[in-house]
Amino acid sequence: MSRKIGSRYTAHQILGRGSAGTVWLGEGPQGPVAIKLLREDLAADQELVGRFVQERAALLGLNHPRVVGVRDLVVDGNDLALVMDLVRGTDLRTRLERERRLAPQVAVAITADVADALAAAHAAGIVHRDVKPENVLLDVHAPAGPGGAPPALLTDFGIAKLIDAPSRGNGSRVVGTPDYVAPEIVEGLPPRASVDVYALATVLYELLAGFTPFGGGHPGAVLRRHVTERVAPLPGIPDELWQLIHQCLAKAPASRLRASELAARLREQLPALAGHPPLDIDEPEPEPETYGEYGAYEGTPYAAEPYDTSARGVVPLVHGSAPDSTRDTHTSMRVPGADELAGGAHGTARAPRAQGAPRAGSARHRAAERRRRIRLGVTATAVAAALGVGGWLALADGEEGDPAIPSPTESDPSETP
Ligand SMILES: Nc1ncnc2c1ncn2[C@@H]1O[C@H](COP(=O)(O)OP(=O)(O)OP(=O)(O)O)[C@@H](O)[C@H]1O
Repeated sequence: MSRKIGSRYTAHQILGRGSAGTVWLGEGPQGPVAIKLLREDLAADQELVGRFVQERAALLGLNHPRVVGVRDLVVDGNDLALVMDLVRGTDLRTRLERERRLAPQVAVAITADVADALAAAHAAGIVHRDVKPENVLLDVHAPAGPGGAPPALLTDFGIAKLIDAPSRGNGSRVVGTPDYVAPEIVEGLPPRASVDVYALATVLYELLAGFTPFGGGHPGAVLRRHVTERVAPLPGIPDELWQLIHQCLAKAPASRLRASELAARLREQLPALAGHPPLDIDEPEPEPETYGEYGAYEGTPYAAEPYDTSARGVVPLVHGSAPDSTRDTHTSMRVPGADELAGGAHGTARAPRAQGAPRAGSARHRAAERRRRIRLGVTATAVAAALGVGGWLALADGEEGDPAIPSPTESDPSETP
């Protein structure tokens, strides 16, 4: 089934679906293209259409070999479409799902490509705001790089910004994908270039580990961890590489590297990573969703509406098509208040399971879990009493806090696109 998009393009076949719309393989005057048709409700939003047209020059002007080029923007009747370069290959999420973890050299080569794309965008004054494996396309037809890594291209520039129009929320909502959202966004600060570097460091961690440093469970809990928890080290990678990841996951935006520096430093690491197999580490235990039985954190403190994990806001655009509900996509949630964030005890995020540690479900694990719950219950009650908070607390095991949490006034003067 083909359909016309504007007067110059024809969409032939669906390549994939995301939360903002459906991507089609299409044809234009200059040959094959990818056409992203935005969701009908987005296309019907007059303010969004205005912003779309406003962003036109910036989006069309971003030309870089590591960026999926936007060739045209089409506003035609009910259709709102982005015409893009066609990348023949797959997206990074699909590859990660297939392989679970990538060899460090491949992971670093792909990340360096994306850092190059971000450096170009930041230099042009564009913040991506939704860096994640779904938005990295791998060109499997181009010559491979170090370790056989396919060249990577970053796509979906400007979409998060378009969707985050003031009329689409009350200005105090987080728009993004929870696992990759920088802490300053959770705190309600405007997104600067450093949010992309944070998200990219999260992607690199995920490519190496097979899981994100702060992910798991309810999106509200994920957002809270970005602000209150320290990243657990990844065993088995060279220290220099870990230091890079750690620095780019700093809570303070100004402490992170610029995208151009990150790209250069990652490339320096590539020769030493040759031949390293993918890491052999266990995914951490899932956190319990609520801690009601010991009375400190119950329910879903961030979500204004119930969170439906089966829908995730994906709306089918094409009649008769089903949304891809398996994809973790954008979410829109209330930004937690300062008092809610202040209630979080600082700790280290879910650590990869150390050798010899009890497995989930084992008798040893259940006994350890019972001991932990009793300890947490006592600690939470004591902390709540001391702080006078009756709300919710982050129940991370009791380490000292990371002093690097940014103050609400902190800015990133080095990168202000
Ligand atoms: N320029 C392109 N060339 C080839 N395939 C593409 C292109 N852009 C997107 N695709 C394919 O279409 C799929 C859907 O892309 P889309 O950007 O709509 O969603 P997403 O990034 O996976 O999710 P979300 O929009 O929720 O962030 C991608 O996974 C990819 O496989």
